Amino acid sequence: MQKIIVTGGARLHGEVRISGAKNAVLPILCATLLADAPVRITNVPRLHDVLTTAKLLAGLGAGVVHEGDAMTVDPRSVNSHVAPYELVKTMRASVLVLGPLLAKFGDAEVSLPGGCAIGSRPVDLHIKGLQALGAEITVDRGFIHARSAGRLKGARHVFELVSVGATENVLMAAALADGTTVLENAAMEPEIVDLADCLNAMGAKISGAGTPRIVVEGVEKLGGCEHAVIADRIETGTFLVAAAMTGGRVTATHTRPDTLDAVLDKLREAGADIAIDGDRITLDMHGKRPRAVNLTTAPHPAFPTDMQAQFMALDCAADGVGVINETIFENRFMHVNELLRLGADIRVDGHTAVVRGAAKLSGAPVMATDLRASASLILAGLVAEGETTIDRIYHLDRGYENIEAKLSALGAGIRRVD
Ligand SMILES: CC(=O)N[C@H]1[C@@H](OP(=O)(O)OP(=O)(O)OC[C@H]2O[C@@H](n3ccc(=O)[nH]c3=O)[C@H](O)[C@@H]2O)O[C@H](CO)[C@@H](O)[C@@H]1O
Ligand SMILES: C=C(OP(=O)(O)O)C(=O)O
Repeated sequence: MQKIIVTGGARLHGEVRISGAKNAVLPILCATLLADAPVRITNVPRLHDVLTTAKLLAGLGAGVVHEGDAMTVDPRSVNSHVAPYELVKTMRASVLVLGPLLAKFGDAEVSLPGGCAIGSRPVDLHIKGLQALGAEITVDRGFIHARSAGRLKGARHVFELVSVGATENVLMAAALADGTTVLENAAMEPEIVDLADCLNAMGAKISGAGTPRIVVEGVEKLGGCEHAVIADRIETGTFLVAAAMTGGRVTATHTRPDTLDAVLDKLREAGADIAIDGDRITLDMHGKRPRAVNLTTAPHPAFPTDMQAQFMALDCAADGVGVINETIFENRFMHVNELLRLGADIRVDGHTAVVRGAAKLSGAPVMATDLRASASLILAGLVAEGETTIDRIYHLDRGYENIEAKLSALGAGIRRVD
């Protein structure tokens, strides 16, 4: 099995090109099922999750052509409405074919995703939202069976909790429903806006994406379009934290600074100088050690849970004590035990971790447990003395395009071995 070996000590400097966002491209690829013509998506990152989604769409019968950073999906040949367990279990975002299949074909069978390392991650909010549009849904033998006799019906629906995936599933279904849908307490993540932009380019009538109230006037048909995926704010944040931890100076290019307010505020608090110029963010730490920061994860525009592990790595190597509250997922501290192996000082009490910056971290063999945990171990390895060997890096390949090549181009000591 492949591993990543990080040799600590290098100060990062240079430019890194940010890829398209994993969490935008996955729902957008699922949304292509709604169209009656081929849809061309560009700025598609090379990620394992993208390949899984392509496999899922091809398994439904869609034509999928992947050329460089573009993927064209032709949904006209779809002849199956079943998303099998084998694919859904490896990638929870597969559940996002539920809304499109239901709205387009009146029929969908999607395996329940089940839990994962970071929490139980139920899909009850997806189901309730689709039921509000008139779908008949049963859950049986591990599958969600959704049916609609005729078109779904537009409705007003209030989400009990803010859920990115549920907002996306119901938004996609509402695009082809009969009448107007109003979604209240919708997630406001930039990836929702990107999905709505793509749907609108296909001919949907969606307004309010990026606010808690999304209004969708259903249309009878959606057509083809070309859409470029938004930049990955989590990849951007990960590289900026790497720069901050190593006292370096790094410019993230082709990114979207306006999607990173909470993260950039925390980096400033840690002592970084941040300069924004169009789609470029430059972080300069002027060789200093970062100061520890406190943070609480919450839905956008607050601090993203997908950056929590990376900031915990920063706090481990920072000056002072940082208090981290995780409010989104019940088990998203899996990286703590691995960071402890590097010499970190972290106490966890429920959803709160108290991190005392250690004078020195030391390289050790560690194991990646989930995607962002893997990133946090690389970050800690960048400032640890000696070598950190990270096992189970398939988690990393789900969501970071060529992370070792990008870090290595910034001067990091990092390599992948078989
Ligand atoms: C592919 C993708 O975009 N993944 C992101 C998406 O995941 P995902 O869409 O799965 O996350 P949600 O926003 O749905 O989850 C938020 C919270 O709601 C709960 N919940 C969710 C759905 C539901 O039906 N019932 C329920 O109780 C979850 O268990 C969790 O505690 O948003 C998360 C929160 O920003 C990010 O960490 C993930 O990277
Ligand atoms: C939790 C994440 O992704 P997913 O929802 O695909 O598991 C993530 O991107 O950090």
